[in-house]
Amino acid sequence: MTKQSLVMKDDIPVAVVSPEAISEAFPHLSYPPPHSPMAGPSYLKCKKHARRLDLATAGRGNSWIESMIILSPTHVKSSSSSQAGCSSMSAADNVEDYDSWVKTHPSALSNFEDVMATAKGKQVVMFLDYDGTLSPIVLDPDCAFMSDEMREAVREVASHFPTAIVSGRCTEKVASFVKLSELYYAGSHGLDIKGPEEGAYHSKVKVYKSLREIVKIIPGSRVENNKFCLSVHFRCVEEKKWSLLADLVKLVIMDYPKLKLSYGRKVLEIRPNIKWDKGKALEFLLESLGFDGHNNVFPLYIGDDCTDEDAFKVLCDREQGFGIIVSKIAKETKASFSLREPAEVLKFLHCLVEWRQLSEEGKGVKELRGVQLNMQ
Ligand SMILES: O=P(O)(O)OC[C@H]1O[C@H](O[C@H]2O[C@H](CO)[C@@H](O)[C@H](O)[C@H]2O)[C@H](O)[C@@H](O)[C@@H]1O
Repeated sequence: MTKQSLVMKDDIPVAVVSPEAISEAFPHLSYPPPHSPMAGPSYLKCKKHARRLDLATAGRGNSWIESMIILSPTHVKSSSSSQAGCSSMSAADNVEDYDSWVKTHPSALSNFEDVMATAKGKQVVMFLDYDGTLSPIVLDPDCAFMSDEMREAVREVASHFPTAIVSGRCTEKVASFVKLSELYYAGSHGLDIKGPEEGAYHSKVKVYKSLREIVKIIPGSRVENNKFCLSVHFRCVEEKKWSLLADLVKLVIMDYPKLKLSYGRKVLEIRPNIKWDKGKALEFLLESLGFDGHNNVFPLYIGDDCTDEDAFKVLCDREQGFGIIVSKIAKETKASFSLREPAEVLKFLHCLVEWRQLSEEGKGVKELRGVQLNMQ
C-alpha cells in the first residue's frame, strides 16, 4: 500500500491513489489483523456472524425483501424539517426485541464511560457514515441535508481528532452536503479513495443508462449516480413492485460480472465486484493517516447501514476501537454499541469533544458537564 496521497479537490482534501498503485495495491488488500487483547465487559466483545447478503449470489426468490423490511421498516412520520418536500423517515419504535438487543449493544451515550475507557492515552480516529448517521433518512436522496448543529459538532470533533466521512455516495456529493474541508472523505463505499478498475467503470456507465430506462417503468424508483457506484432507490415505490424492480435490476447487471449487487436502506447498490468496502476503506485511511500498526490508536466508527458492517467487522477483528450502530430496531451487527438516531449521534459527538477537553485538563469522564449522558 504505497503511493496514496492527499490532494485538494475543490478545496477538500481527499485521499487518492494513482492508477498504477491501484493495480499494485489490489493483490495486497487483506491486512493481517493485529491482536491487542482487550479487557472489559463481555458486551464489548464483537458479535460474530454478522449477516452479509449479496443479491448477485442470493439465489432464487426475493427473501432479501423480507430482510430489508425488517432492517428498514416502512414507517413515515411527517417531518419538522424546513426543507420543502423532504419528509423524515423513522424506523418503528415498537420492535419487540429492541429491549433485549440493546442489552447486548448498549447505548454508546449511556455507556460513554465504557466506550472511552480503553481510549485513554490513545489517538482517537473518528469515522462517520453519512446517511442515517449524520443526516436523517428522507424520501429524496438529494435532500438528505445535515443540520448546522451537526456540522458544528463534526467540525468540533475534527478539530480534536482526525475525522473521516465514509459514505456510499460519491465523494463530491457527500462533501457538498457536509461542507467541511478539514475532513477526509471516502465516497462510493470507499472507492473514491481507492479507485476501481477502469473496465468496471465503463461497464457502470452502460449500466447506468439501462437502469435509467428501467426506473421509467417503475413509478417512484430512481437511479443515483455515485460515480463508482450506482444506487437504485425504491423508498417511494409501492411495496408490491419491489420484486419486479429487483428482478429488472438483476437482469441488467447479469451481463456484467465485474459488477455486483447488494442492498442498503430501501436502496439497491451496484458496485464493482472487487474486494473493496467500507472496512477496507477504514483500514486504508488508517494507514494513509499513518495510524496503522499503532496500538495506541482508537478508531470509532459510527454507521447505520448494512454496508457499515464491513467497517464494524474490521474493528472487531482488529480488537481495536469500537463500532457504534445507529438503529432504533434490533439488528444483527458487529458493532459493540448503539445509538438510536442522528440526534443521539450529535450528543455523542458533543460528549467526545467534552471528554477530550476534560482529559486535557486532567479531569475524568465522570465530570462530563453540559451533555446529558443518561438517555434512559
Ligand atoms: O453510506 P451512506 O452515507 O449511509 O450512504 C448510503 C446510501 O445513502 C443514501 O440513500 C439512503 O438515504 C436517502 C436519504 O435519506 C434515502 O432516501 C434512501 O432510501 C437511503 O437508502 C444515498 O442516496 C445512496 O446513494 C447511498 O448509497
